[in-house]
Amino acid sequence: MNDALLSLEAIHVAYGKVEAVRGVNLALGEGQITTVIGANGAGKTTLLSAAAGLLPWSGRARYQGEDLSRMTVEDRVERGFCLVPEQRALFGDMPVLDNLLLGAFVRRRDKAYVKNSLESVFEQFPRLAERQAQLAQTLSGGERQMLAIGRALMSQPRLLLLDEPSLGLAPTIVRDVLKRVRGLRDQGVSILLVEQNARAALDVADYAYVMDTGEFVLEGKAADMASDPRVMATYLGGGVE
Ligand SMILES: Nc1ncnc2c1ncn2[C@@H]1O[C@H](COP(=O)(O)OP(=O)(O)OP(=O)(O)O)[C@@H](O)[C@H]1O
Repeated sequence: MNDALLSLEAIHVAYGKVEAVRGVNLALGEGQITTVIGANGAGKTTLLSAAAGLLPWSGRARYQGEDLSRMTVEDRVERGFCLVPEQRALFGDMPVLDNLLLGAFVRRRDKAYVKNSLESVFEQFPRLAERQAQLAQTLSGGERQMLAIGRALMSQPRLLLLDEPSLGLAPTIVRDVLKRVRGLRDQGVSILLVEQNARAALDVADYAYVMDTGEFVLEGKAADMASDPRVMATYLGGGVE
């Protein structure tokens, strides 16, 4: 895909001698939810962390048509490239509001920007407005995930990298969180969603890659992947009839 917002080509990531990502190619269309599904240990988090600049990698990667390897973390933030990590990385002993404000740290002096961002996050997550004075560690799992996403939204991202937002959440909460992720897509945010919960991910995504031991083994429209017998048998808990 030539007009991809993010494109990864022949990406390799290793932990010492262990190659966790082995020659992955990915193209993420603007305004879409692209998901990477796969079992525990497939390499999904490693791939996302490498794309976010947290791990060294080899290969070619472009974001907005430019070489991602030349971008500093600050460049990425400025260009709206934002990671929501798997463990959510919140500051538990700080109130919800302060956690959110940290998401706009680089633009903290621009009061109008911070105010606008905060209003927009509260509009999308009214629960965070109600709980803004509460310590993050006292939030429920679903609320914590929403706070992690809300904090990312404070930087007004163009691309959100979401690492397992469903982790540790009850099925109804997973649906709620992912419904909001779809809402973000509808507002024009592009999303790279890494998920072990294949069913929930395929339900909201536009395009999907299936990862197995460091490689992409299948890809296609999410709707097609959801009815593909190979995906059903291995990742959706169904047998082939
Ligand atoms: N810091 C590390 N040092 C060494 N090996 C690692 C490290 N982090 C991950 N690995 C290994 O890399 C492989 C891929 O792990 P990764 O966490 O990327 O998988 P994943 O698909 O995200 O799994 P999960 O869904 O369980 O988070 C695994 O074999 C894992 O043991």
